[in-house]
Amino acid sequence: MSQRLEKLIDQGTGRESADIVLKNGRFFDLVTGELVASDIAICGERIVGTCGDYAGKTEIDITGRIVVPGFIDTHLHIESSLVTPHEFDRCVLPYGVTTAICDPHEIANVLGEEGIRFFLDSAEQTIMDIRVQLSSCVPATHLETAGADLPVEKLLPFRDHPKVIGLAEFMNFPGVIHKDPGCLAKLDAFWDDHIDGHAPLLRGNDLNGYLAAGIRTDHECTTAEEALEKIRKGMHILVREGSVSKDLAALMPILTERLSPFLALCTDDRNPLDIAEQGHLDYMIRTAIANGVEPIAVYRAASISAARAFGLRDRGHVAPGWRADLVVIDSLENCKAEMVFAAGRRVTDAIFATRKPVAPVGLDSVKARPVQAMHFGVPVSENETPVIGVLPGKIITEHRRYRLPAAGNQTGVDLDRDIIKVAVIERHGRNGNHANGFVQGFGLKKGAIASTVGHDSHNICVVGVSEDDMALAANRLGEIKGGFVVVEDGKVTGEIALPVAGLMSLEPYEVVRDTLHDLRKAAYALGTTLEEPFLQVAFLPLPVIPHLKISDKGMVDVDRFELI
Ligand SMILES: Nc1ncnc2[nH]cnc12
Ligand SMILES: [Mn+2]
Repeated sequence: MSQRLEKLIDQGTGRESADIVLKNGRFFDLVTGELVASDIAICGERIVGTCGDYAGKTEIDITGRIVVPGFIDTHLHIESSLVTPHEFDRCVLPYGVTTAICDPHEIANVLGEEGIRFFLDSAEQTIMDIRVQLSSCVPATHLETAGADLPVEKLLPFRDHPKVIGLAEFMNFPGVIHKDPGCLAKLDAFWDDHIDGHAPLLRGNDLNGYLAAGIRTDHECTTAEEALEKIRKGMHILVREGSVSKDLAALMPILTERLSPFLALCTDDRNPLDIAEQGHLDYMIRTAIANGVEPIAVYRAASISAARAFGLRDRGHVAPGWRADLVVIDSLENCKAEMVFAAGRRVTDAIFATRKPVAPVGLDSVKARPVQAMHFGVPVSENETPVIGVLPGKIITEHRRYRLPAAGNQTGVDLDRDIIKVAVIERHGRNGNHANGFVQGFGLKKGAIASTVGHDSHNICVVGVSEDDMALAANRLGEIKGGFVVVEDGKVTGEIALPVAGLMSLEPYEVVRDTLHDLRKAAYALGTTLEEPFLQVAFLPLPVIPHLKISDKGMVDVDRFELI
């Protein structure tokens, strides 16, 4: 042990050449806000020298470049990248994201503990430091059928794993406020651990009650005013920019130097196409600065503030003794990662080859029986029909009500008002539930889009104009063992297979990215006006996001937290 320390001290004092020295650059000091011209000496996993001249066994000239601490994605579901943790590592680390704190509740809702184990085994191999939080709400609520059930006794065996950071987003906020026994058992068992929150639109005394239970963060703020109330009440706000949930613009007013110690960045759900087209946390940083946010505020949120919020005491500064997670960028404003160091190792293609593979799981997770067009029928009703109102770039949906036209003895779609059908079909082989409803805002003029990604229970979710196309799309998902399918006029015009639990591909991220690009084109050909139609389909079944959703049990009034 002392040998390791002696080496660090000898390289830090300059008595011995450092393993690596970044020469002729500047680093961004997140304490003072200065750009400091300095060599940066690295020994093993640590920074050992700054603000001085150093010799190195390996010297890398970074003239004109700036060094910032590695970025930390404080809340994400790796499954939403549609690739495995190993491929996520290879896809995202080069953007400077050296730490990711994930909640594996997507795969856990399908496979239970087996899914969590797969993520922990993967996290032990990835170059990026992937931390895994224990999924607190599987199933998310009693209003849906998941593929698994994770009461507290199934979580406790994982708690002391070195890659685990407490409980993941406590989404069942009604269950907390109304003291659901299962919720209280988890909150009590993890009393001394970190507990992540998920409290969209929760305000006032209900929010106080939720916080009194020991929950510390939120990533569901969609307005600056909501975020300010939560910061005032001691929450750490994780500003989110995902493939559907895009809250950065609304929350920019709170991204200030003063509030930056209580802020972090996250993506929640971001797919490889958006990562390729825009970037990852680097995209959030450059967008924030381009819109007037001070660099020190957003770089703190991306690193030191995030590290402190999650108890990662070894990282977040460019300073001696801190973890050598470093991003060499072209400028603070452009934030283009030109070199990345993860725990002192330079990130190159070769480094990913040093990881051991982890066998995929859940390769036969779609157990739904084939359906027919008639299964999507909705009887005529004299009353107004509840219609889910989809909002572009949001997973919050409105609870709308319309009188819909009759088609024979059935309630029909109404393309003039952009109202089409939606259905959720249970796919875990537990009860064969099939619920039908209506949704407005997809812009579809024909065809159907189906998905086995259906947050968070991941039943089949399908939207469509034609019941025949909806049936074809849903059945095709069973044939490809899960994924997304687009159907137009009786033909499959686009699909991506996600055979790992019906959520992730076995292909490299480049293949998934390119397939998604073609898939989006097939969806646009149906007339959709949404930028990211697949994830917007995937969020329709999530009954912990206001206001109206649909599960395999039926339409869910989220505000009243009941089936209607
Ligand atoms: N995948 C997810 N699960 C639960 N809540 C979310 N909010 C945004 N994405 C989510
Ligand atoms: Mn959430």
